[in-house]
Amino acid sequence: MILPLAVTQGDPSGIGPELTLKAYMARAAAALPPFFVVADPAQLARAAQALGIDAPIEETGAGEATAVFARALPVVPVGRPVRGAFGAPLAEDAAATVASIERAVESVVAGAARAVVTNPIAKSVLYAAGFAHPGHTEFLGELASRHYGGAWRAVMMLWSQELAVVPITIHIPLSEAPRRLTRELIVETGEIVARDLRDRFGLSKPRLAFSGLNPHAGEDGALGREEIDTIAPAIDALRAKGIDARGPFPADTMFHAAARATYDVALCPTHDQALIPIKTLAFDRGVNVTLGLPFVRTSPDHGTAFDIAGKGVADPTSLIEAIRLAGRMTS
Ligand SMILES: NC(=O)c1ccc[n+]([C@@H]2O[C@H](COP(=O)([O-])OP(=O)(O)OC[C@H]3O[C@@H](n4cnc5c(N)ncnc54)[C@H](O)[C@@H]3O)[C@@H](O)[C@H]2O)c1
Ligand SMILES: N[C@H](C(=O)O)[C@H](O)COP(=O)(O)O
Repeated sequence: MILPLAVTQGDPSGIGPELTLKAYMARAAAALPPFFVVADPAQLARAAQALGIDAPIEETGAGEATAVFARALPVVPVGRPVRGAFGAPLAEDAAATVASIERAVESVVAGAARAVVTNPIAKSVLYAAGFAHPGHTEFLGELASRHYGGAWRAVMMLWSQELAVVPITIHIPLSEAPRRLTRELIVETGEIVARDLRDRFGLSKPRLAFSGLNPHAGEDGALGREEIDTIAPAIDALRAKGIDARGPFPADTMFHAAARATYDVALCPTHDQALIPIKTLAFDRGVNVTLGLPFVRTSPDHGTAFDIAGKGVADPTSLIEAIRLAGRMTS
């Protein structure tokens, strides 16, 4: 029997429950592989009723989920009741949000699921409840170490048909980025991206294009030296390892259509340099993929959208694309 995907609940006060219910209702039209969600079944049933989504829900174990999927949305209980209302997240629900991620990973480790698909979490809500990781990406790296031993460097990539991007530094204050951007970090990130694009995306020789940090990629040092001192030497080191690495290019001119056609993935020193172009081009269908892990994890490219939670207007396309991509990457 085909293994299901493990979907997490995300922040239950955001749009995650609605997206999951809508993705289930779209399963045939979108040709989705079977999946289950790790959530509070009672909260999901309340959400379906409030949103007027006529999705049957069935509590089950991960092992039975594929069989259940044909008749109902399989819900593996997260074991903690959720109390927050739509648009009003509660710190006390953070434990269920985190437990859902942990259970989803455990089901992959146990061979009961083939990949993890995460619904959005609100970082500030989790931080307030003591969550010590910047986001899913780094937490999943720690869960990989917990279950597989050793150290795992998780790399964030946002992927769409039009563009794939990797932020080399992720959730840190912008003022810290120049200090954290080391040659070692760039080389390690480039190696992981090249390896996973080859092994998980089937690109035999992926083309990696690096942007600069400074305006005009530093204008030969006049507008900053990170390109000369750090980024270019890291690109040289990647080339010496046989990786097709180019740049550093000015970040403002590497995302137009003709430029995008020359590379497979753009790697940028900071979060927003990388994510603004893809969220502008493909916000409704971009997928966040974690590279560098011993298992596949995908996610929609958007957040918890508390402003529209419970209103029934959330677009499930990005979650649907995340489910589809996780299915393709593990088939
Ligand atoms: N994968 C993740 O876990 C993830 C990703 C990004 C942001 N976040 C978190 O989400 C929270 C909110 O972040 P934000 O406001 O910057 O971004 P957001 O993506 O939640 O919302 C930005 C805007 O897009 C709209 N939007 C988002 N998804 C939509 C959808 N599927 N359908 C229709 N409209 C949609 C929202 O209503 C809002 O107006 C933050 O706490 C952030 O940490 C989580
Ligand atoms: N940086 C991502 C974005 O803005 O879309 C997002 O916050 C998700 O991060 P994690 O997958 O690490 O939670």
